[in-house]
Amino acid sequence: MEPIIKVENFTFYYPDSQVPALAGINLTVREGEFLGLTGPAGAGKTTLALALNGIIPNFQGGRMGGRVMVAGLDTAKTPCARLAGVIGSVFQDPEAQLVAEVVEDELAFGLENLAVPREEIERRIGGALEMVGITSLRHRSLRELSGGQKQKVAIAAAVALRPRVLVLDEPTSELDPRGTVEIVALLQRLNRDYGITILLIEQKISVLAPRLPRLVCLNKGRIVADASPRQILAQEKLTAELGLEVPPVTALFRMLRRAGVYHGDLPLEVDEGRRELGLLLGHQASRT
Ligand SMILES: Nc1ncnc2c1ncn2[C@@H]1O[C@H](COP(=O)(O)OP(=O)(O)OP(=O)(O)O)[C@@H](O)[C@H]1O
Repeated sequence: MEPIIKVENFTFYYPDSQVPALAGINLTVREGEFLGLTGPAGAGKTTLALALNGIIPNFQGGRMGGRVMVAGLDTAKTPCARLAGVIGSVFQDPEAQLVAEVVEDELAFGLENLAVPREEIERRIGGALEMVGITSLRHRSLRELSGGQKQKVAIAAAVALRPRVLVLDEPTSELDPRGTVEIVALLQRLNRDYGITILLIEQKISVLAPRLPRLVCLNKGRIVADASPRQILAQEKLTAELGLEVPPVTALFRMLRRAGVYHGDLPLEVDEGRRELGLLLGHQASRT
């Protein structure tokens, strides 16, 4: 089956820049995947998100090479309105992307822009609110909502357009740890229950790492790793170079490994670490 995202040798220079923001990017994503994209500030994560939804190069000058295909559409040659029905985007700051006063109007906005008939709009609003689990917020004013609730409204507005892919650019950066876990769980549900392909850009990978099968790392405009979080977090040099957040339990087991007392897979979560530690102590006790 044709991959849902296929980035081929993509290079992009912002106007007047001599240094490419992205260089020689090759990335293939199958429909239904949930992958993380991480890397330090300035690595090119947002630029890649903008290339996927066609804002680059359609609304942002600059020079590009290679191509970006989403659901068989070349994003540089496809009108953004057509792409909006295929790929949805959610950004860091919910305030900056919400335009309406009331939740249901926010969801209606994108649908009206795509000239969806009124009855269908009603159905889609109800459906999207239910998918995201915020039906009770339908008539609420956006101003009264918490940051996490606003971000859910932004996700529901994207989902209402029935995209096959959702790209989220650091959607939890303004949220506390509880809000972060909630949003990640919601995205997992949208992926699992509705088959939406998710590309989640995130610097806080401690929360994400145990929940993601695949993590792509960008640095200075290039992909420097594409593997499972466990494989990536095992590479001490790479994580140091990228300044990646290593979960404390993983850091502890790295130390045990360096000391030669642990040889198994690195745990990414506390429960996993506790289990491994139990096994390790049992093993040590049986030897003494
Ligand atoms: N509008 C712009 N004009 C010129 N250069 C830009 C523009 N936006 C980003 N850049 C540059 O492109 C490179 C990649 O930036 P980008 O925002 O994609 O990185 P990022 O990984 O998303 O970083 P952050 O985590 O800080 O959002 C950086 O060197 C940045 O300075």
